[in-house]
Amino acid sequence: MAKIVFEGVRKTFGDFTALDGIDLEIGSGEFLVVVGPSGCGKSTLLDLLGGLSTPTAGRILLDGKPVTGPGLDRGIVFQQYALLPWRTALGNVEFGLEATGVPRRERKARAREFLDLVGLSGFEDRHPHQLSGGMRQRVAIARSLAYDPDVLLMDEPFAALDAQTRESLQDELRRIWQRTGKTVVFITHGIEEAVYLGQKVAVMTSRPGRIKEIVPVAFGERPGTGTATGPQGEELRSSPEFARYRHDIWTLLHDEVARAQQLEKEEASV
Ligand SMILES: Nc1ncnc2c1ncn2[C@@H]1O[C@H](COP(=O)(O)OP(=O)(O)OP(=O)(O)O)[C@@H](O)[C@H]1O
Repeated sequence: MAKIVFEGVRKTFGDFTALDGIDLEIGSGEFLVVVGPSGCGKSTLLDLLGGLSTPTAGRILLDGKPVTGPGLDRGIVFQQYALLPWRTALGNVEFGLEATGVPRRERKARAREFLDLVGLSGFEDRHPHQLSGGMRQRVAIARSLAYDPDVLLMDEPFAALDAQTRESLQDELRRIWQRTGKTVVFITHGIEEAVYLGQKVAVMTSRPGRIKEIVPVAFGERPGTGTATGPQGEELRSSPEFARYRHDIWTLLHDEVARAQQLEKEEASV
């Protein structure tokens, strides 16, 4: 059974149809990346899955049950690190555990474990203003992981970071995903990011937002999977297969962006 199912989902805001006819299945433990032109409804799709808003038509199933609101089975990471400024890194990760009723002592230990997982051992007592952007985003990821949601929903989590930090967090996220087996739905504007991270890349159309195509991405076994020693990092990014995927997705996306711009022009001239 698929972990997540979108069945004929539509979302309208007044007269405006943001999403229409979304049918999508995401398997358990799958890493799906969603790309699409600006304003095509990527965040709307993720908000619906997160239970932050409800579909106008159709339904979304998680483990076979309709999503009716937010839940601890889904962790959400946004572009802006929504950390509590008055709490330390450890305190912020613990915060995510308070709602789940984990005893205080265990909370501390678990928060330390997850800060360690995202490479922040030694920074437990720092406050957000004493951390770099990349470190703050790591804290946000650790907080979402600590209460052990089955599903991780990520809305352009690395968009505000510099290229190097972004690439190192991409590797870390892949490692965490491989280690924990979570189902990940990740939104990005970056085609390279999509190819690097995704097992599948869903390309969306705009106005209304629909799924245009789902491109499976496979580079053979990559490090982190058992004893695999395949390419990663720069070696993978500069490989011919990588360039091919990037080109395929770029072409799908380019047509959509051109179509969306044309529609905008036509509307403006009416
Ligand atoms: N609460 C709302 N009320 C009215 N319109 C909305 C609302 N939320 C989103 N929209 C509209 O729905 C469309 C999809 O928005 P959404 O933020 O999901 O797109 P996106 O693909 O995530 O965009 P971007 O890539 O620019 O972040 C946009 O045209 C947006 O203006």
